[in-house]
Amino acid sequence: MKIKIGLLGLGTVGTGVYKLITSRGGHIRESTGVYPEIKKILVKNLNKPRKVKVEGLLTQNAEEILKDKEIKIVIEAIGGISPAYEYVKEALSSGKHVITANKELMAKHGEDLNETAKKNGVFLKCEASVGGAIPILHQIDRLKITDEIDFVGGIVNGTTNYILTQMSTKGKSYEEALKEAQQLGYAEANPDYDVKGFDSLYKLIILMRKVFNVNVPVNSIRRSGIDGIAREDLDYITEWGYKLKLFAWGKKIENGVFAGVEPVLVEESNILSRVNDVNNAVILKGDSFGEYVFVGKGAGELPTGDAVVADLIDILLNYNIKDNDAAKLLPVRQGSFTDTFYIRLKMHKGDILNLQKILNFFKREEALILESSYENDTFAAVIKLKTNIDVFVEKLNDKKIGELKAIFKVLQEDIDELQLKEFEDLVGVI
Ligand SMILES: NC(=O)C1=CN([C@@H]2O[C@H](COP(=O)(O)OP(=O)(O)OC[C@H]3O[C@@H](n4cnc5c(N)ncnc54)[C@H](OP(=O)(O)O)[C@@H]3O)[C@@H](O)[C@H]2O)C=CC1
Ligand SMILES: N[C@@H](CC=O)C(=O)O
Repeated sequence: MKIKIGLLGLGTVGTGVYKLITSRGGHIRESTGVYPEIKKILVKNLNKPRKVKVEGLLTQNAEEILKDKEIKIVIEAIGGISPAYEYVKEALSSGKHVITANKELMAKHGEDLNETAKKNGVFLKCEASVGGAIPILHQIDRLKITDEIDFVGGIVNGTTNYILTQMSTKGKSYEEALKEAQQLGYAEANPDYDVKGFDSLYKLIILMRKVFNVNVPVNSIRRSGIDGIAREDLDYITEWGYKLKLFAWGKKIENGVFAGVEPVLVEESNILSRVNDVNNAVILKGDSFGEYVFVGKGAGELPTGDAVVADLIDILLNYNIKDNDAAKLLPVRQGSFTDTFYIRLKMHKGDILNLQKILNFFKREEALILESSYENDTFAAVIKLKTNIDVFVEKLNDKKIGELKAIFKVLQEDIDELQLKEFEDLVGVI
């Protein structure tokens, strides 16, 4: 038996999908009883050189796929919201299964599209939208049956992890490393989505929806990226034995979630410090299994193609673990997972005495300076504080000591020790 597929997009992901479906078709038939055949491919530019032989398959007219009754599965790999949203909605509404790699689409419209899929009795799958090749969504569906999972987090953007790794281990500049990530097909069409943390945020929303059964508004989660990273911070961080990682995390509490996307320092002993280059890592914490860390390639042609084809195989096998409830809308609360911080201040030598006084004050309050350096008008340190970091920063401001140039959290080895302090609800603050 054959099944016809319509592919939307033939860029990095579309090409990986095409290569895998054409080269592994025989294996797929042996395992599922169905031979997948790509009938049409939607692109923007018919004259662009392609890495695969697709004579006669390309079209610029989406209707040739969406209105074709023979096509039973649509794979969306064009990205962005429009026209991807309209195409996916139409495909689902006309009874076609859809597989998408589009995290922005699933983060912003996942609830509505899931509903449309359910109404029409078809699959909507998006394994490739989170963690590249890591089969994390599939695994979460299965784990949720036996466990209450209360934490999900990790490194979920390949581009930023590649940039940070190349800058700190190979001495490359930010611009050079970003350019390489683009050439390797890791970056989004607009790389600001990667470096400003949007991509990680979208993936976190999808993960939290899956893990906690919650819908969290995209604009309610605090997000910072790596676009402002200074070489000197990376130098101190590396010299003191830490790695800098863009960390996305969500923790479920009774009536809300704590969540954030932010660069953090990780110690050498932390498994995340060994997750380098394009690799991603997703940590789950559940009451029966304890802790899992899933590691694998987070972006690129074949790793992402592999995740799309994994969804295809699930559809052909009619593999379906039901979600019992519709996701609930929950507020996001502000909290921190640590009491240890990296700071860098630009300050004159004359201020050292005043800074010393503040540090002494904090020492009495059981503050611990784990690392510190003063050179060329720059004070940098890793400090463990009993008091809230904001109090320390306020003191610096009150005494007009220097200019705060950087402040990052240090990830606690044991995330169960999360220092989660509830402040105001942040729904809609950004
Ligand atoms: N790159 C990666 O590693 C990963 C990407 N993703 C996601 O997959 C999706 C695709 O990413 P990627 O493959 O990198 O993107 P690319 O920019 O490489 O490819 C996009 C493809 O879509 C086509 N396209 C874009 N807009 C339209 C349109 N309006 N009408 C018709 N065709 C269109 C382009 O056509 P043409 O070729 O003619 O320009 C191109 O073939 C995105 O949602 C991305 O976030 C997910 C995981 C990993
Ligand atoms: N731009 C994304 C691509 C995969 O999702 C990334 O770098 O992780």
